[in-house]
This record gives sequence, structure tokens and C-alpha cells, in this order.
Amino acid sequence: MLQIHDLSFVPFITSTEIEEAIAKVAQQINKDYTHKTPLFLGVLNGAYAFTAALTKKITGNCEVEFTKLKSYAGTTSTGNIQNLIGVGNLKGKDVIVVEDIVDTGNTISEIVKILEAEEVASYRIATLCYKPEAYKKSYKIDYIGLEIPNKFIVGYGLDYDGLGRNLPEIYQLK
Ligand SMILES: O=P(O)(O)OC[C@H]1O[C@H](OP(=O)(O)OP(=O)(O)O)[C@H](O)[C@@H]1O
Ligand code: HPA
Repeated sequence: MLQIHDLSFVPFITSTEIEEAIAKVAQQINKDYTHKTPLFLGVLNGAYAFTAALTKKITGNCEVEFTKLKSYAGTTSTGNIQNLIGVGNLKGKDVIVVEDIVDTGNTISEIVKILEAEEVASYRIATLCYKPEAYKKSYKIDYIGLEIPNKFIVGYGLDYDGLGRNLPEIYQLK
């Protein structure tokens, strides 16, 4: 069991399962982007670990950039997305957004607006974890590592109040 602040978490996804999920996503992207140079846009903070692991498995040329958005306080989405680090010039790029988790979809919805305003050539969304029961938007999530139930998780980049990002495996709220 794992205690962070006031909450208890139990082991949920092992580091081996995470590595396997990332390898599968990388394989799909390598197949889909053989004739393109994708720009991976990691969404900080949570996606730093997934972005690093995923891009190491990309076999062709690619670019890597980050943006920073924040909307969670504790275990709930405030619905108010703060854009803390903007994107650079993405015009004409084939962007793959890299998320640690797609939950309500509020963050993705904000990113899609930004990408459309930037006039990117194309965009797709890759996420390590996806909660289908919580998702309330209709954007297609193109690459999904792990589909999980609607319960709060920490580890592998995901935090509870700033803690837990360093864990190599994923824990679920007890
Ligand atoms: O689909 P949603 O309900 O929008 O949730 C997903 C977002 O929530 C988390 O970010 P958070 O705002 O906690 O910032 P962080 O990445 O710095 O932890 C996570 O990294 C995603 O970006
Ligand atoms: O389950 C979660 N855990 C951590 N951060 C999150 N951001 C959205 N959902 C989650």
C-alpha cells in the first residue's frame, strides 16, 4: 500500500505492463508516420515520463516539444485550464499530442483549440492512460496505452497534489 498525504493507494499497473503498452503505441506510430516527421508535443507536467519513453522508441526522424497546462486540484478537475507554457510555432507540423492521461477530456479540448489556431498540418492524440467512463468530449483518441476504470491514479508522471510522479508503476486510489 502507498500513502500520499491523506489518501491510500494500491498497486494497479506494473512497470512491465506500462513498458509493453508504450512499445505498442510506438509501434503503431512508427507504422503510421513512415513518410512523415512527427512533432511530439508533450503536455507537462504529467506527460514527461511517457514522452521520454515513447520518443526513445520512435525509429524515424521526429521533433519533441512541450507545453504546460494545468487544471487539477487534488483529485478533481477544476474545469479551469491554465496555460502555463505556450506552444512554439507549430504551423504546418504533423503534431502528436502526448498525454499521460485523458480523463474528462477538458485538457485535450483546450489543446485542440490551440492546435487549430496554430494551423498545424495534422494532429493526433496519444495517451498512456484513458478513462472511457469519465471522458465527456468527442475528439478521437488515436493512440491509447491503457484503458482504465474511472478511479484516481498516481505514478509514472501522474501526481496527487504534486507527489507520486516518480513512481515507476501506477497505483489506484483504494
Ligand atoms: O482529461 P482531463 O480531465 O483534463 O485530465 C487530464 C489532464 O490532467 C492532468 O494534468 P493536471 O492538470 O493535473 O496537470 P499536471 O500534468 O501538471 O499534473 C493530466 O496530466 C492531463 O493533462
Ligand atoms: O487519475 C488521475 N490521476 C492523476 N492526475 C490526473 N489527471 C486527470 N486524471 C488523473
